[in-house]
Amino acid sequence: MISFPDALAAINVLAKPFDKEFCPLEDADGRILADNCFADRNYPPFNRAAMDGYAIMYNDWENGLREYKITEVIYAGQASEQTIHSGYCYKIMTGATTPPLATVIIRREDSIEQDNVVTLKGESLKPYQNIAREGEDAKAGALILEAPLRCEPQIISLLTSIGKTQVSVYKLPKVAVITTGNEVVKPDEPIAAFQIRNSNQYLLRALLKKWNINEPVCIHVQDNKDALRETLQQAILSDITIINGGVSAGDADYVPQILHELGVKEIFHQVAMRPGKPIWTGKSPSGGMVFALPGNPLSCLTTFTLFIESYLYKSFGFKERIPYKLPLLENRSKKNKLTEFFPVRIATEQFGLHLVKHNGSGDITAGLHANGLAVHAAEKESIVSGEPIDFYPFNNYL
Ligand SMILES: Nc1nc2c(c(=O)[nH]1)N[C@H]1C(S)=C(S)[C@@H](COP(=O)(O)OP(=O)(O)OC[C@H]3O[C@@H](n4cnc5c(N)ncnc54)[C@H](O)[C@@H]3O)O[C@H]1N2
Ligand code: MOO
Repeated sequence: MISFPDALAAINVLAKPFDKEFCPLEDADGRILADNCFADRNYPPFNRAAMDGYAIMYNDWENGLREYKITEVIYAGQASEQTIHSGYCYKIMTGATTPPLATVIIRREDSIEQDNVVTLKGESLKPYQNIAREGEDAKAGALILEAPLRCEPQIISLLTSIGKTQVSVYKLPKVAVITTGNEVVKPDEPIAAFQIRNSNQYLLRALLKKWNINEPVCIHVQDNKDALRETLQQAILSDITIINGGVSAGDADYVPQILHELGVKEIFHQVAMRPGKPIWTGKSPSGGMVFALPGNPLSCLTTFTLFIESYLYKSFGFKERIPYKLPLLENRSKKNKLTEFFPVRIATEQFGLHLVKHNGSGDITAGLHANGLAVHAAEKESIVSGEPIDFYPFNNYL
């Protein structure tokens, strides 16, 4: 049986960047930026008033002048037309362009205005105080967004600022999600005591959605060889096929055998890890990846988080994903030689992780209070409280 680090390395080697495409700015949220973006002009593009107040020449202030006549009122979105001279000021609004000769702004609350004359109060002032200077955030042509990068809301804002109406992003893969099992029913169907609802299909849909893979083809198949073969034959034409259940040692676990028959080339079957040991992965004749994940809910979440997400990371142009190191705040021991993954919660009272109690990988509540998965390395018998361990957060894409 292959070790977890070797299995992960095998997946990482196979992941190559997806093709690129342009997508409208409106649809870029959550997509992965594929090309670097540069500032189209200086930012700020002009000396921007950062406060509502009065713009004067700093020399006047230094020379002790405290009374100024208003030359012009400048609003945001408007260019100034007048030049100032000693003893004059501009009344200026936040966001307006500060004319070149004005070198400091005194806030409105530090001044008294009467009959077009302003008396300024402020104690000490520095040149360019309350003025955001042209180019201080980014110079024209500067690298401003380095790909790959997930288009989070603040990135969308930045793309808009620099005028990107079409964004170069990585193409989304076509994904098929095939769940299996006679005991599994749709969530809206009547349910018998011996049946369970198809939570893994919805788990996988939701996990994929985090990558903006919004419309996977989702099919449920009974434990019937012919039906399974027919469905998988079509499914493996996808870029990524995710199969769930039917991969361990039961009489109805047909998935590995059928994948072999369909010409899917096995990468590995069974990994020395828990949960998730029965996982099967392969490469389909059309070049797509096939991941057959074990059916228990926590095994499904764990194997997706570790293998499919690592694959997506690299396919979306990122370097290999590196887990965080955080201290476990409790003791933990194990007797086997498997790499164990266990749900943990980030502590709020101090820096570290708490164990999330659960009844094994079939427990539907195992992930409920967890922020991610921590790793108990294969060779280690025990982890002592305070020891730093690898941590893979859920919903972390960078
Ligand atoms: N003799 C052995 N038995 C088992 C082994 C083993 O090595 N030798 N491995 C165990 C481990 S570990 C796991 S995990 C499971 C995985 O089995 P399968 O991937 O074949 O999955 P199933 O048997 O079909 O189902 C397991 C479990 O998960 C439930 N399930 C299945 N599909 C769904 C779904 N779509 N939504 C929610 N829950 C699902 C299913 O009802 C079962 O309870 O095998 C062990 N056995
Ligand atoms: O993958 Mo299994 O989860 O160890 O029950």
